[in-house]
Amino acid sequence: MTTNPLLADQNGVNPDGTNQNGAANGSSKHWDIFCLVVDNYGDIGVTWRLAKQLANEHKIKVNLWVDDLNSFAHILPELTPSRAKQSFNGVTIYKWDETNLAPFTPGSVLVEAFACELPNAVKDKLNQHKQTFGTQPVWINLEYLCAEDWVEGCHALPSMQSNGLQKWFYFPGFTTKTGGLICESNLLETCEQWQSDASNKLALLNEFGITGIKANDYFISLFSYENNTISALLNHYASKPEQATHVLVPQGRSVASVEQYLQAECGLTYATLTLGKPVTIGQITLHLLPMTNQESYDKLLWSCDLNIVRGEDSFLRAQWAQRPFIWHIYPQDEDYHLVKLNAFLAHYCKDWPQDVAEHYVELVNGFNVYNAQQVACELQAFDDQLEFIEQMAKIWPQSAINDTDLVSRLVQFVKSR
Ligand SMILES: Cc1cn([C@H]2C[C@H](O)[C@@H](COP(=O)(O)OP(=O)(O)O[C@H]3O[C@@H](C)[C@H](O)[C@@H](O)[C@H]3O)O2)c(=O)[nH]c1=O
Repeated sequence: MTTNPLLADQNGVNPDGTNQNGAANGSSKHWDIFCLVVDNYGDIGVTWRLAKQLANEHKIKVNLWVDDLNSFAHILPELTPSRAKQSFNGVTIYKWDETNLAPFTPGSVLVEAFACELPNAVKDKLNQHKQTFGTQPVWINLEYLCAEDWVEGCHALPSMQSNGLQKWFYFPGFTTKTGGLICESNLLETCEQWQSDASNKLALLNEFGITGIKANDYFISLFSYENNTISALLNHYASKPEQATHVLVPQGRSVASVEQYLQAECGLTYATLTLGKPVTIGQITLHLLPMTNQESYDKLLWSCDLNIVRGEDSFLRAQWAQRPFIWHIYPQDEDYHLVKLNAFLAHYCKDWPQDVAEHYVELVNGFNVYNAQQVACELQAFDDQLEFIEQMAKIWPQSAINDTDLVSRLVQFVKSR
């Protein structure tokens, strides 16, 4: 990568954290990001967004090392899981396994996503580099997103490793004292433009093979984990007079819960949701969708009136869609996820009238503690307060981002080390 001197700051530091000589002190200027897929798509989803934004907006050469390319291919269908090295969106993607680490050389930054343990071969090269040149890449442990208060106290703390190398904790978050939230620079405007013209939504649905619908029908995307309250949700919209609702279900873990509903409603012992074969029950039509890349998934969120999301990345993208959403948070031991859920809701609803906030909090909690009765009851209140909740969803992103997004903060953080 050639360095554009116009991109260097007053101290001669480039956006990738190196100085204008680039490869000084034996360092190459690139960034490495290591991602271990624990399960599902969130770990790779977040790191893929991070890598793309670093490459596209900050012109940084990024190597993304991923252990499970099969999972990655679900959200990047163009990827060939058997290939050891390939490039998309300006990012070089490496299959991370012990036999394929030879191309690794220390760059200016190394991001270890979600405390994934770096392989010994990589640590050895970091050590050698330190001994030879006296420097090391800025080594970042990127943590999971969390809205709890303690995050501010832990963000940006150094951690000296036993081998003498320094690592930094980087915590994403919703306040200025945290690492911020991943959000591309023109994302909110692009979303608003998309939403201002209903033909965009119809064209997207057409691409999914969904035709013959009215733009002013109600649209729900459903991308959760298995959840028995989905029946209550579907029942609610199926029996809503004068409103046709389309429920768009990407292939995955929600489907089993939708099929349970179908079986109960249709009185069948076996009922499936199949691609290209929508099922209508009362006022709702259920559509199964294939998984797409992240850009199309974002557009799906922008197109819907209500988004049911999960994990970390779809949760954040639903916020950037500026539409109401219900978050099915990733379940954790001892129900710790409920603490995290309510820490977020406290931020999200902080400027809402108390009664509206209470009902919304009850709705989302009901969905997460699998209380179907609570969900059914709170959806009535949700409908009554929908206009207000929609307005708040539009205002929220600016307040969530605070001064700037995660990638811009991270680049600044690296410069200051
Ligand atoms: C439905 C759909 C999703 N996606 C993407 C959006 C997201 O990047 C990704 C889904 O990731 P998430 O929403 O984060 O949920 P998730 O449940 O898939 O992932 C995670 O949740 C974390 C909290 C856990 O700690 C992780 O271990 C991980 O499992 O899939 C597409 O690209 N195309 C699609 O069609």
